[in-house]
Amino acid sequence: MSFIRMRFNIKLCFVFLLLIIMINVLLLFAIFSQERKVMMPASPADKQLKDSKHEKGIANDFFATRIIEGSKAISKFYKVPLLNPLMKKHLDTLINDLQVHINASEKLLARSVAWVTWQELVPRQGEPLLGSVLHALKTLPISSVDNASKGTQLKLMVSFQSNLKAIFKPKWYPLNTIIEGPVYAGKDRYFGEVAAFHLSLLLGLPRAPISVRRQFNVQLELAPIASPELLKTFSNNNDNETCMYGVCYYCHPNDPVCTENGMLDGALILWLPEYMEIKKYKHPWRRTYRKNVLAKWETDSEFCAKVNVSQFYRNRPSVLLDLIDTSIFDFLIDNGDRHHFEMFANTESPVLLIDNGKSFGNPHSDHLDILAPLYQCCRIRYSTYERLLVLKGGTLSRYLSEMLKMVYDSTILTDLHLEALERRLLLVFSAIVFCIKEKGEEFVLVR
Ligand SMILES: Nc1ncnc2c1ncn2[C@@H]1O[C@H](COP(=O)(O)OP(=O)(O)OP(=O)(O)O)[C@@H](O)[C@H]1O
Ligand SMILES: [Mn+2]
Repeated sequence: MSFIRMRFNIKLCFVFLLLIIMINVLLLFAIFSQERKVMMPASPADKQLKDSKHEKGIANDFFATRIIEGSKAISKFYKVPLLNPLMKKHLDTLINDLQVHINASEKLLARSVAWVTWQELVPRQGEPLLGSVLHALKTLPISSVDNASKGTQLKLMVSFQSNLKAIFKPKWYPLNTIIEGPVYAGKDRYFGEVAAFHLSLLLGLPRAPISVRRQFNVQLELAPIASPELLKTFSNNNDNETCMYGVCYYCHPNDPVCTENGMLDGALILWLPEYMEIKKYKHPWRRTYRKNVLAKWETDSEFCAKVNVSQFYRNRPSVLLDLIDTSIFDFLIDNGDRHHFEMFANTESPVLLIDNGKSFGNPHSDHLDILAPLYQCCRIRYSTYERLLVLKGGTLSRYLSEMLKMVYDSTILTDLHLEALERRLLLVFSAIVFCIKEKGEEFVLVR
């Protein structure tokens, strides 16, 4: 009897011990997951949303909350590469096209200007001479340099011997500078122009002018051929570097750009043919550029419908779809400064991707409101969506970095910016998924 009781007591003790162990395990798990919650950093878009809420509580928060939440739970499909041999071949062609085949010549440059049509600035299917043209733009001697009078930032207008032109946006910051403040803060990022040009090809939107990184020896290559007006703004600093402040809206003697070891670094962007007139339009989703003043699109979630019914957009339905493509391009490069958009003065013309200088300012931030045309209209060309799918799962950053490596020995985009591209692409997919849930695939994907 007592033996049975003893066995019963041992059993009871054992069950009790097991219970205590289980409670402890549960307790530890609870503490650990709590800690994880606290330690997990908020995603950049999350943080942006919180900041914007503190600042003003914008209408876009409704969309932003859903897109950010959606991206956390997004289907694995959007995170793995697409295995499509045909598309892989096309992307590989874009890389191979960057090899240099023939020597730099004015004739070659002239040929690239002839690639420009009313529809695209570089052949969409690829162009085997692109690498040679980039090489020519990087190396051919220039015959004159002046202020570029268009726009508000310091830019130089250079001419080649054949009178072809290009604008030069100088380097203001090292590659890894993080620009804080509003999305349009800071000066131009020359490497952003270069990376954006290659990205436009990857996205199948070849509407950014050809752009290369180039370094000029200012004393040898620029000073002897500079216009008197530009030359007047030259000076030497204490380190015996040449500085210039140029002539433009924001140009000021106290704010010059200076050479490093005698070299002026920057982006050289091929000028489009003069006979192809460009027209400028106010962007409906432009910012107010004033801290506490909101634009209509920031407070009205029905804004897209209003744009849609306006005469201009009723007459040109493709323009809104172009602006949606552009918003994806701009969101990826973090360009929140497209206050105007430009098209050839030809009703068939698509929206051009001119002026990508205010891009890649902060790899730690995602300005979701750049995507407002996409998530407020909830429409996207099927062809654009298809191309984004080709670039999912790491393909975008891999190919962009391969393209840049084909042309440059030096870094153009830091790893942080490449990582940001992947993160932002996932948010674009999340916006599309959100729209499809709300409006249905038939409405969202425009064929
Ligand atoms: N490659 C190009 N070919 C033809 N025209 C161009 C080219 N690049 C710029 N332009 C013209 O020059 C204008 C000014 O260029 P850009 O927008 O790059 O300068 P910006 O100083 O940044 O101007 P903003 O301050 O208005 O943004 C453009 O609006 C466009 O009309
Ligand atoms: Mn600009």
